[in-house]
Amino acid sequence: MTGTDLDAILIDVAAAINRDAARIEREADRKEDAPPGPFGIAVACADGRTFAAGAATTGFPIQSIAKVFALDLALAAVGDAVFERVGREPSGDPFNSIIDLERNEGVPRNPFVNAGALAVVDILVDHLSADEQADAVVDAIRKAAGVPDAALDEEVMASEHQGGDLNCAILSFLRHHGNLRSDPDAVMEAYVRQCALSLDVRGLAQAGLPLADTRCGGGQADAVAQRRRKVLALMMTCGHYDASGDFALRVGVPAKSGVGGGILAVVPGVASLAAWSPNLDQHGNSILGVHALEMLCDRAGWSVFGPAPGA
Ligand SMILES: NC(=O)CC[C@H](N)C(=O)O
Repeated sequence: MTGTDLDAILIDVAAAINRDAARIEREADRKEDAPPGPFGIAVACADGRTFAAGAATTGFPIQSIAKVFALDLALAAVGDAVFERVGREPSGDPFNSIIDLERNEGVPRNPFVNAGALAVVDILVDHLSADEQADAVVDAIRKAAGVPDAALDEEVMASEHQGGDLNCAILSFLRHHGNLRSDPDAVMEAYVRQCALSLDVRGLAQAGLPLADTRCGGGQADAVAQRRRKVLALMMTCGHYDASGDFALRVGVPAKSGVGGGILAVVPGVASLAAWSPNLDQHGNSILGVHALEMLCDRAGWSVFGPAPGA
């Protein structure tokens, strides 16, 4: 696809979203009744080109999207041993549910529900030196995004700490079942920091671009490609919590949402996409973000299940 084509598609998508925002949000299963907020979208292509439209330079906390990068680091550090601590099946429960921990004797369903993400952060904290622990994930994302000074949102950090009772309970549950190795405060601190990292859609799309490179080149490249395929498979099956099936049907590419309103989506071999708009549906996914990615992938013909008619 030419740059002019992609530029035109993004401009069209942003215009359509801004025009129809109120209707799209009204028709969705909204979490809160707030007027539509700003909307931004960006694409970072495997060939180095980048495109953006709408509010593309406004920062937002990436929240649960950081779980993708934490999982990638943990798989790089300890390999498939990650899956002895965390499952790899969709949960069918809300992202902050504690119930499956009880059912599964302290083994979270997958790395993207909070319980699973906290276990993944525990793996990293356990593996890293004291001075690397707090910001390993944050620094990896900053580096991939090409934004070395990307800030941590202080308000988000404070509210995650203050309102973190459920996550504290999850940590206690994990520890009760022998699935927490490190100091819970150190795990919580690293988790809160990765949630609070603030990027704009351009930075987020750039940060996700390495995940789009799943080519095998022999040796080490094959191991990295295989690891990325695992991360992408989990994004596809669990990235939108119990709306992951709906997202897979509508958009057709692996993706991860965050309660900051961002979504990172990856078209393997082609591009990394980021969309952002703050109003969420009942599952904690950005309403306009999902809608925009559906339009973009449809227009560009992007789907991991085969080229759509737009291709
Ligand atoms: N879905 C999300 O983005 C949840 C992240 C949020 N910080 C939490 O721990 O609940």
